[in-house]
Amino acid sequence: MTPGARVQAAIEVLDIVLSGVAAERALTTWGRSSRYAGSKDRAAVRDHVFDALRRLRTGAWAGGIAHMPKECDARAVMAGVLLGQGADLGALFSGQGHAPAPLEEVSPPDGTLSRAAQLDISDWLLEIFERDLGENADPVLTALRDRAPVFLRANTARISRDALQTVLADEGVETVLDDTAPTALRLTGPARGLTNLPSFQDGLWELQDAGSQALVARLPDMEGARVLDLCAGGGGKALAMAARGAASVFAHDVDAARMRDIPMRSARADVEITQLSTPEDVAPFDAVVVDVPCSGSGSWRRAPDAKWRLTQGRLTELTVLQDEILRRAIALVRPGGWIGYMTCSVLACENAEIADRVVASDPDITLEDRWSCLPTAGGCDGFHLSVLRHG
Ligand SMILES: C[S@@+](CC[C@H](N)C(=O)[O-])C[C@H]1O[C@@H](n2cnc3c(N)ncnc32)[C@H](O)[C@@H]1O
Repeated sequence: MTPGARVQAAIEVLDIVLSGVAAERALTTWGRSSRYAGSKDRAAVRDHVFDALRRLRTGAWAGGIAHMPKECDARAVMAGVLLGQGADLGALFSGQGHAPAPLEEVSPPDGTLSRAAQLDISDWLLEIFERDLGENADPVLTALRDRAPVFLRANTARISRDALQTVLADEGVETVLDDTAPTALRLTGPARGLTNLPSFQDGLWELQDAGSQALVARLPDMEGARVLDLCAGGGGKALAMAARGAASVFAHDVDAARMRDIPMRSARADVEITQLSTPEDVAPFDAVVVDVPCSGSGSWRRAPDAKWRLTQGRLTELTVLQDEILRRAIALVRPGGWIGYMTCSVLACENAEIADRVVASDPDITLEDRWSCLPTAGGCDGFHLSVLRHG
């Protein structure tokens, strides 16, 4: 595909995302119906779509759109975002072949851009970010407008981080040790084709954000413990806990299909993870980790459409669910055991406020530790951890 044809494909995908379809789904559907597109084309289209979603409001403004989302025209947004990247719009919007039709002059509308629009966030969310993050609101929202770095987690059950760095260098992959977590390596070159590397196929590392790695490293000692991951999803945290030396790791998810990759991932890492459909049957556990469904506001660089889909109503629904899941986790842990409540959100209503409310309402539960990190430019995503002790 020519650069212009990639932009046209990205406009079509973005248009579908703006109509309410999740970005991953829209890209998958486009990929299936575009057999002619090679892997570089697919990656380029994805990058265009995600770049536009991270900067939807400033992109729309630069593309001449005054009222978001009422007039949200994917073609104008894409033009505005590309303009901000210094692209040659005349060359890309050439009308030649499969490239988009030529643009009229692209210029911002009259008037001024609101602060929320400048920071590429909805108006109602800016208020919450400012209240919860104070002086960190601007740097965090600014960081969320850019691509996230790629981090690898050394599977320290198999190899040290230093030794992995050497293996990767021999495979042509340059990394630096990242201070965020003792297992983290940050990629300094391109991220394409990483999972084809022998070191990955041999289970020496996994892709995992450094903040997520730091959060697992911060959990209490789990040597020899029976640990349940109650919201296991694809098993990122469960795998990291197995590598930390838990004696048995169990995984559960309300949507069992989300755990489909766990057998393959654990076999590759040479660790054992047992899936449970009803954890209550084999409770109590020494520890229960709850990586609850959340707004994902700490990782909106990786799923930027979620930033625009979140509503106040959905946020409230999430907090109700988070409270419910945490209480279920408490019922599954033995007296003396611990619960790791975690999110990839930076919003207080999903983090400390949930854990504090549960602690305040249950005399058997105490807050033992609290840790969080914020998304930073060139750094990790945002996470929260509250460790609660039972009895
Ligand atoms: C943040 S994701 C988990 C990510 C995963 N721990 C990882 O590190 O890869 C949250 C998961 O919670 C699951 N979930 C949602 N409601 C749940 C519930 N009531 N009980 C258990 N899991 C639930 C979702 O299906 C989703 O897979």
